[in-house]
Amino acid sequence: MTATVLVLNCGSSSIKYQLIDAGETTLLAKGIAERIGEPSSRVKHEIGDQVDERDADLADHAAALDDIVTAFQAAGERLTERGLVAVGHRIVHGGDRFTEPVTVDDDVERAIAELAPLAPLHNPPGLTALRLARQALPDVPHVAVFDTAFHHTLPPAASTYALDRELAARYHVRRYGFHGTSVSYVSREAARLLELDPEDANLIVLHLGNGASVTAVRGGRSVDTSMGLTPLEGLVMGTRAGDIDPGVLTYLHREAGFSVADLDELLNRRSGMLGLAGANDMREVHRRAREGDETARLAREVYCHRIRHYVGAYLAVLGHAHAIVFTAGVGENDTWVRSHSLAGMRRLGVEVDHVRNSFATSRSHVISPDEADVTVMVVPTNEELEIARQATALVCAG
Ligand SMILES: Nc1ncnc2c1ncn2[C@@H]1O[C@H](COP(=O)(O)OP(=O)(O)O)[C@@H](O)[C@H]1O
Ligand SMILES: CC(=O)OP(=O)(O)O
Ligand SMILES: [Mg+2]
Repeated sequence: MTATVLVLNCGSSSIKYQLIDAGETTLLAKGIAERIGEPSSRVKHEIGDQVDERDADLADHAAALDDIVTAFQAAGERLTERGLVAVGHRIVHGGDRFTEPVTVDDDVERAIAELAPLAPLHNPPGLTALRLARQALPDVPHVAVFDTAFHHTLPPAASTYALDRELAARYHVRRYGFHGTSVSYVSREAARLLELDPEDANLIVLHLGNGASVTAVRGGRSVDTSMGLTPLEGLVMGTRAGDIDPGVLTYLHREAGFSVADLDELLNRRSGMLGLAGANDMREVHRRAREGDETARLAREVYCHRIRHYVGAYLAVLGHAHAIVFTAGVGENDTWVRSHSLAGMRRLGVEVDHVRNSFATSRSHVISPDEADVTVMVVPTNEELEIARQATALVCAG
């Protein structure tokens, strides 16, 4: 019997999963439950040779997990007979404590629960999945892999906020950074494709999904990243504002009577592309822009301007970048965003070739001209595979 790993990647409104054999030769099952908690939830399960894609009524993450379990049963796929060696879980915030993957016990589970206020859209659903999976599969080690872990190499100059030093230390207020599992996977892939030793590669990785962030990677290590204490800082996202003058918050509190809960809700769930254009999905924003909707047009300009701002900053942080790498839902698919966000940077060695950029493929590819100083490329992320690798390494070492 081959050894397998089940991976659960719990996002704010989705759960992605993969069942992978530990030798990474076969993907036995993969799927996604998305738009959880919205009226129009969707599921897609590919289990063995069966594909099941449909609308579903998923009120919360527990209902989504239930749908996944039922799909496995319907396909006759029994995890207990699959030589499951680990269940890998994506946990977004690991705080100061978790800088490596860890086998979950009750104490770890409690620590993850205590970190929930720092990632309110992510740690609670991640914890729900972790608890239910531990109950359903009590005899298998469950490994938590943290988004923050890859960024523990941030130098103090990049991770320190200019706040009262003692207050910040007491409340562990600093830049943690997120999407680290994705950035780690994508950077290694990019270095391999560029035929560079990962220890020598300087990269700017743009992870543009529902959440979006940019990371400067020097020699395989994160040296700066746009998300901060929470996954709210930096780029414009689906429903999150990204960078904003903190004065806006005190102003809205005083002048418009916003409470802390109102501000939390505004910045996390009602801002970003949703707040600007009325749609958080970039495909819908483009559709509205094409139909002449000026708010959608401005929203995508704001989105690209913020990316350009960070790319310029990280070129300066790194001194020189071998490549700029686009990944995740928007980064992998959106030719418009890729070309607009890097427009006008030729003098900085950054250029997008429009024919290469519009070449539709789900594989990694270069989209800059051969002679460009900085290679621009698309590398599809695979957080689930990276989590499986890290979980397998941990249980096999133990
Ligand atoms: N073909 C596409 N063109 C433009 N944007 C896309 C496309 N496909 C997906 N997206 C964007 O990607 C987002 C989802 O990205 P993903 O990386 O799966 O996010 P997450 O893991 O945060 O849920 C969608 O909300 C949508 O904005
Ligand atoms: C940390 C984060 O923002 O994750 P996601 O992009 O999955 O929402
Ligand atoms: Mg994601």
